[in-house]
Amino acid sequence: MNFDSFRLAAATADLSEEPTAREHADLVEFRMDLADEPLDALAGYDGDLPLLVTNRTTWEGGEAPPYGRLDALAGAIEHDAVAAVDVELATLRGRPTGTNDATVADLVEAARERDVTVVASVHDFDGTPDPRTLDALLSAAAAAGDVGKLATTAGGRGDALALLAATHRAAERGAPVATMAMGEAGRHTRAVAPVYGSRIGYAPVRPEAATAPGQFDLATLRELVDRLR
Ligand SMILES: O=C1C[C@@](O)(C(=O)O)C[C@@H](O)[C@@H]1O
Repeated sequence: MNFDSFRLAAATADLSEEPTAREHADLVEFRMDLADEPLDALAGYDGDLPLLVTNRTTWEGGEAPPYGRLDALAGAIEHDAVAAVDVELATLRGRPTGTNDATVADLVEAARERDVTVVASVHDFDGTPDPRTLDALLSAAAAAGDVGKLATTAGGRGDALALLAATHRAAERGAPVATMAMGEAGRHTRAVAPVYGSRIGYAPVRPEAATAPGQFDLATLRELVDRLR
């Protein structure tokens, strides 16, 4: 799937919600780490929307068990409906996962062979780093994957503005990035970052099942993004 222009991902741990997402979303982010039997769910998936599979590790805010995390992603991308896979930048840089797990190099190679887009992601649940670090993270993530995604936490409007400015600089450099500032003070960045070049937005199919702090519901984010761009 190409992310040359903005795509809205409906985030869910339950693929049976896909019909509800169709009206507003371009794809579904399947949070495998939050699902019960993710590989069974994928085998039974017959929805229309392409899937971005995410199996988020605990050290970046997810719930995936330490062992078999990459194996599960390797199994997931074998399904034709899977168009993109999320891999943390730290994992791509070699941070170890479980023993006996597929290597990240094998996973990326398999993704390439299947024409599955790699989203290299970084999450900071504590804050928003200084501008130089933001630039470095976005450049590194965009170089490591087809799209570099950075989600930081905004403690105030200044953090949100810093992330938007870094998004703008990345877009000017031609780096494909996706950004969002988590938390209340960063909420508006979910609607505004696409104006500055962010390629992916995330919103829960069911508002009560948000997958990150400060998310808008799907219909609202779709409308805000479409009106602002
Ligand atoms: O990484 C992201 C972005 C996100 O954390 C957000 O802030 O919308 C939501 C997650 O589901 C997704 O994997």
